[in-house]
Amino acid sequence: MGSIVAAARSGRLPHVGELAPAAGGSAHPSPDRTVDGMTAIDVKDLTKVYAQVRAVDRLTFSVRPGRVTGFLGPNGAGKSTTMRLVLGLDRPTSGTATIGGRPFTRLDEPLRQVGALLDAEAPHGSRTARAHLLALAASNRVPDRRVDEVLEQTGIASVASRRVKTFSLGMRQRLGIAAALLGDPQVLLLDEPSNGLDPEGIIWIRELMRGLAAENRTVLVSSHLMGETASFADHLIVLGKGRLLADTPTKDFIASRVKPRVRVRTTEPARLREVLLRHGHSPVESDEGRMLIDGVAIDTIGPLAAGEGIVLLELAAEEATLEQAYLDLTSGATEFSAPTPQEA
Ligand SMILES: Nc1ncnc2c1ncn2[C@@H]1O[C@H](COP(=O)(O)OP(=O)(O)OP(=O)(O)O)[C@@H](O)[C@H]1O
Repeated sequence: MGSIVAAARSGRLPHVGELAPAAGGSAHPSPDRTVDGMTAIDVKDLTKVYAQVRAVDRLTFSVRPGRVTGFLGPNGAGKSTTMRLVLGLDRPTSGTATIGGRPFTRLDEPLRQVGALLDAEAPHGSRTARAHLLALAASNRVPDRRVDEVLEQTGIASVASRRVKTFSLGMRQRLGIAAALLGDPQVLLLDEPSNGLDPEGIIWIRELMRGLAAENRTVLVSSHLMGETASFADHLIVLGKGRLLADTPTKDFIASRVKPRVRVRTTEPARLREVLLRHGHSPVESDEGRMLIDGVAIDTIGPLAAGEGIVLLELAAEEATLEQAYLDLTSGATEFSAPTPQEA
């Protein structure tokens, strides 16, 4: 476990390879998996104080299997610190973080139970991708065939014999994900996994995470971006200044915080306005002949216009509102924010 200690002391984020013990461990099925094969992450009253900073402040939440949990918060909110504490890379000031009921450092063969993506830059640059994964597999008693499986799964099989230092950020990110998947773990912690990926890669990682959750794995994924996270996460945990701001199913977050709004354009604005008012809606003029209608969904306005024989040239749900709800929630808990013109 020396590498874990070294990584923790250096303060940098480790690669998954550093999370694994050098060798040994039981060949038997792990007792850390619960009887039905499901493993949760449980954080209780977790606090981490660095000199003057309370990076994590009395945090309590659980991450359940069978769903993707988005871990959100502005810069400095404490997401990475929490992940490091869960992975035993740092000691909490107080409180506990467990996986399947045990602290990470007490798990047998952790790489086979927990996969983590924390720092895509970590693999040794002069090694090839395949050599990097083979070394990880060998030191964790993972069969070599898994190396080819994860290279295929992450779309980097064709570049597996290239040195990692020639990889783009997106390729390194895929290699980091391949390493996280190597031990076929029940639990995955992914810190900003779409970082550096192109649009196709972003769709791929989204589907990968959905697939892992569908296999009843526990998947915790950090991000700054609410809109993107809401597109794949079933559940959201939102932090601000180390504290828990929300722990809620994504659909409940949207239902309770996002007021729907419809944008519409028609060939007959006066008549549409009159119909909307008659049905209790309050349209507001917008740019280029558009109207905005608060508190209503497109599936109400579309049929309403159709029923009156009004032609719609445009009918859209305003999408900025989810990101806005997140910004509103975290606005008082942002560590770094640009000064307003008056403050500057
Ligand atoms: N090793 C450390 N020593 C001192 N302060 C630290 C250390 N690690 C983190 N911090 C501080 O703890 C707070 C939380 O940082 P953390 O990296 O966990 O946030 P984050 O939510 O992951 O942010 P980001 O999205 O920017 O990665 C910040 O104020 C950070 O400066």
